[in-house]
Amino acid sequence: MEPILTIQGLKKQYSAGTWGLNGIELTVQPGEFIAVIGPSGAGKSTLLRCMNRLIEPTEGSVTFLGEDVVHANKRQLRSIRARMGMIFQHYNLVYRSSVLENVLHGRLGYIGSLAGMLGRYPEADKEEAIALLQKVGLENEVYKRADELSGGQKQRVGVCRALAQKPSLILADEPIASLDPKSSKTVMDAIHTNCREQEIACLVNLHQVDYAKAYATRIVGIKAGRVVFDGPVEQLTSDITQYLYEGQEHEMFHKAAI
Ligand SMILES: Nc1ncnc2c1ncn2[C@@H]1O[C@H](COP(=O)(O)OP(=O)(O)OP(=O)(O)O)[C@@H](O)[C@H]1O
Repeated sequence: MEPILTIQGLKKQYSAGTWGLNGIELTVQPGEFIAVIGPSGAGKSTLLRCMNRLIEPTEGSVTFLGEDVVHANKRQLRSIRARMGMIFQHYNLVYRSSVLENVLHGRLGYIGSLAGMLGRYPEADKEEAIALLQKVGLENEVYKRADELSGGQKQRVGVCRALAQKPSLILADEPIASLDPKSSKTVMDAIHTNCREQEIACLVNLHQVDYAKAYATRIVGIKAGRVVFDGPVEQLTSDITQYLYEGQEHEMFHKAAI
């Protein structure tokens, strides 16, 4: 099977002596659900953000669906990002807009910029957005302003916005780091179920090893900007997690069990 994403020799230097990434090699197959784990400062966010160039890599290559992401021009990057959904720790919603409008923002890469500015989305897009919201239990919040929602609800809107893009890949950057355990489970279930059903590959950055093991089929462990473990969940031994989180073991677990 052709990988949908290939990363080779990826490096990010923030300033003299500060390397966010130090030569990442990674391949993602269609439909894989991968958890990226590692201690604070390991480079997890930098890695995800270099994949869609929210952060510009310093060196190396990112190939997505056969396209060179690193050298893509503005128009090409817009098209790449339309097929690469992103879920953020702090939701990144437009809070004065309705829940429905926020989900429809996921369609912006597909409609003309004038239609987008005027908020003119095809009826089919609206119907699909409402169906997505129903699926994550937000059917009663469709016309509310986004700032009226709880954290867990806001993140479910973020998940629907990413899904509305009909992406081949979803990048989820610490999607549950700001949530309580109950909301964390609801959000992870929403991401996981939809990605599986729609065969969307997902890379999710997680602090918590227990969540990574519960949801992912493959785990990528990052330490000091390098991949130090890449394998199925069953191969992630306690020795490996110990090595990954050396001195930062307190970060490994969520506030409560799943
Ligand atoms: N904007 C920045 N300027 C300078 N250094 C940065 C910047 N962003 C990240 N770094 C550094 O790059 C390294 C990797 O950071 P990154 O945020 O990617 O790690 P992380 O694994 O996502 O951490 P966390 O789990 O705490 O979010 C760290 O040493 C960090 O201090």
